Amino acid sequence: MLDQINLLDAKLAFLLAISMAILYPIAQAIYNVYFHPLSRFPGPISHAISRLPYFYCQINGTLVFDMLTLHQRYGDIVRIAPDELAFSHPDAWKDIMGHKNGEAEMSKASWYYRPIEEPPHIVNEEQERHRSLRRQMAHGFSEKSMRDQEPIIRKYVDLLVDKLRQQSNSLEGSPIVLSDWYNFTTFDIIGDLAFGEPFGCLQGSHYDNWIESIFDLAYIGSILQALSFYPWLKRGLLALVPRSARDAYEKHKKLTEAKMRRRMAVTEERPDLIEGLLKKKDELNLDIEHLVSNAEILIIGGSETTATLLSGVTYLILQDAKAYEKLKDEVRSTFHSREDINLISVNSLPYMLACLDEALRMYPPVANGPPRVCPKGGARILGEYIPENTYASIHHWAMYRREEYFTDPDTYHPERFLGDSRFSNDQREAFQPFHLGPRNCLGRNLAYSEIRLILALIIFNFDMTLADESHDWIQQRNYLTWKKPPLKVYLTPRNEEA
Ligand code: HEM
Repeated sequence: MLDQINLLDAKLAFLLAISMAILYPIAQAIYNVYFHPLSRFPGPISHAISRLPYFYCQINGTLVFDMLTLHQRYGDIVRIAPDELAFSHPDAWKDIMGHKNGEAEMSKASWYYRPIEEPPHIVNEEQERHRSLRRQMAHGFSEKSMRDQEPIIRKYVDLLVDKLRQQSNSLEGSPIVLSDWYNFTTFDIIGDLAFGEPFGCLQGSHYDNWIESIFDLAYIGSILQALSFYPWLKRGLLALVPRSARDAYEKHKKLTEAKMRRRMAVTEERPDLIEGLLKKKDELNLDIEHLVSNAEILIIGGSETTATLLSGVTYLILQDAKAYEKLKDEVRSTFHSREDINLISVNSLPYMLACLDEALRMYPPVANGPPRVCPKGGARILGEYIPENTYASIHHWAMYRREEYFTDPDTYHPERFLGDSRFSNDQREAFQPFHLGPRNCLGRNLAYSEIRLILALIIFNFDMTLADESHDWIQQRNYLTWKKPPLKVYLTPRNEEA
């Protein structure tokens, strides 16, 4: 008898568990679609029900494009996940990221910025600590510091030009993978500015292991972000990471720490990007792990972005014969020798700046929408009250391709940044590739100067033609960063004093 009751109890418990497993998600879905505080906002039902469609797009590499389709269909505000709204309007930048004049700043979403437990850095630190880190780091990004850094930067750009001259002579009619060379250069520059030593990419004409491991991070990072919403699954999967991968990770960490210790052993003042933090490391309570994580984020944020834009602008101008002719003309009539070209003199190239800005619009290195969190009490965005804890994002690529804000958005027109009347209806405030507000890009000026220097020297030294196999180069997927195929270009060295 007792056995029968126990069996009945077990059956009932099993049935209850099964019913709960089926009913709970259904109830949750009904709540999300009809009763959730965000239910009044438009968007696809599948995205209102669950986070999964968002991550499907992200892991598929199409999120940035899907966002445009969603905004075209549903308008400036779209519910892209049960707890996230995407905004696509010029005013949203200030509302979400601007200085708040005493009101609470919107914090950064931890599922996106800190998908695993690692020592935080300037990009993902919480507000108070971020402010002190930024104040300290800002010294290294000042005009004066950049002038002092010029010899460091210049050394690598000259090496790039020399290496490309050698390569173009030795390859005899084969194209060069210019995207790799841009990466080698920006990694070596930022390696020197963040850790006090280059990665040796240019010298060795190849990627360093350390850098290769960073490339894999973007894809793994997007998976870890998805898993943040399913912590039990994340724990389970992380436990399954093979021993060899863990060992490789530990080795990478040790190498990086050794790099930082070498930099810390330099006693004389060095005009680089980490000096400011080293000076105040005790006051700011920065141990070696925190110093390393800040240096690493400088490498990630300061190299891949810049190299991406360099490849993007090279591709776009080589696809547009008129733009390429104009740019060549500007550079070659302004400068008469390689030595004339420096971080200051490249500021006198308005057409080049317009080419860069238009490349940033069409192919922004940060193309997605890093989410912020609405503070306690909620926030007002585009005149709407948005409840606290809602994630709010602005997707760059999608915003820059909207006809509402940019005339003929899918075509490369540097003239739109030069006051051409055809583009007088453009809404330039929509364009914020470096973000705005207290957490905008610290490296904006460095990025512009470095890119202009490299591009001016390349255009001055070489004639370029895009290889046939790179004609569709820009058709890429995006996994937090663009998955760039090799950009192949034929280079013909010019007589320097021509
Ligand atoms: C074309 C090149 C670049 C683009 C498009 C770019 C874009 C951005 C964006 C959008 C952010 C905000 C990130 C967020 O809030 O999630 C950012 C932050 C940052 N960027 Fe850049 N960046 C570029 C180059 C650089 C360079 C060369 C450096 C130098 C190392 C750099 C250093 C930083 C730093 C330190 C931050 C964090 C600032 C803070 O949180 O206070 N960036 N960048």
